[in-house]
Amino acid sequence: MSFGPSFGARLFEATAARGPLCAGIDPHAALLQAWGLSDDAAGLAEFTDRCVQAFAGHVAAVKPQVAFFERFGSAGYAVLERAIAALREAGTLVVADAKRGDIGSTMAGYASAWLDVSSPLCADAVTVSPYLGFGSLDPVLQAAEDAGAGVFVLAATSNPEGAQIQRAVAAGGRSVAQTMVDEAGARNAGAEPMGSLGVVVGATLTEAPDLAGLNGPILMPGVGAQGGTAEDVSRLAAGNLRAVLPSVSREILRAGPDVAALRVAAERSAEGFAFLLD
Ligand SMILES: O=c1ccn([C@@H]2O[C@H](COP(=O)(O)O)[C@@H](O)[C@H]2O)c(=O)[nH]1
Repeated sequence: MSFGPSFGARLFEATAARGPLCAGIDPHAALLQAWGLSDDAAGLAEFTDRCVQAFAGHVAAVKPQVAFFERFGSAGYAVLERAIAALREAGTLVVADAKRGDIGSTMAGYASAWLDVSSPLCADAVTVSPYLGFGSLDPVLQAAEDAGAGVFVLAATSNPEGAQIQRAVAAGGRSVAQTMVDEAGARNAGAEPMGSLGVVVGATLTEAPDLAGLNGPILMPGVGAQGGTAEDVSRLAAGNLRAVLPSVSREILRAGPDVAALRVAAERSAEGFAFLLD
């Protein structure tokens, strides 16, 4: 079963309508405490509900960080399932930040979990790690293509440790990060308005891989709490601005717990990236 138009097309439309922002739902223990909530499944549910009320129908995309739901086991997953359903129902795209990566046959299981419309966790897109080899992602990429879903492949991540692997020189003299971008670009070739296979490039980097041949979305976390700025986004994505989806979590979430204040913070953040649409 399919989502209808491709993820690339849906994202293009959503950012035109609501601004280029992916608001993160990252229920850190410290944020639960700052919001006056208990560090348990009930606190998680209240936190998530407030984020959904603030963001659903108001931002282009939302990225729940799966780790913060997983830590409460099945109760956490139940909260995540409800949030995904409510956001998608409101027409807000959901990027499940699960960063899955395994051998191909196991990746088929992750594809069923995150991109199959019959799954309770079904999202519009999922993040994956290509560090078992780009080809190991094939089952997820095939499932995404069949369903009209999206996939974001970690290419050049925002954390400083990522450079150890991602800036290493791979076969052909390209960096590992560039190899991942080029693999994704080859699969997006010819897609209009852009393909559905995206990459993750951190807003904290001094230099980005060459993104000119990607023809797909660029998820850019690292803005705000990690030090990246709108100027960094502009610099790193130069020439590909329309494809960039900045992702901001803690900087927006710190405006909570008030739902209206959270929404204003997200809308202000999206306005700060409006130049990406020019
Ligand atoms: O390279 C990456 C890939 C993913 N992330 C995730 O994005 C958010 C960032 O949160 P902030 O509070 O805005 O710093 C978080 O869920 C990370 O796991 C990333 O930061 N960098």
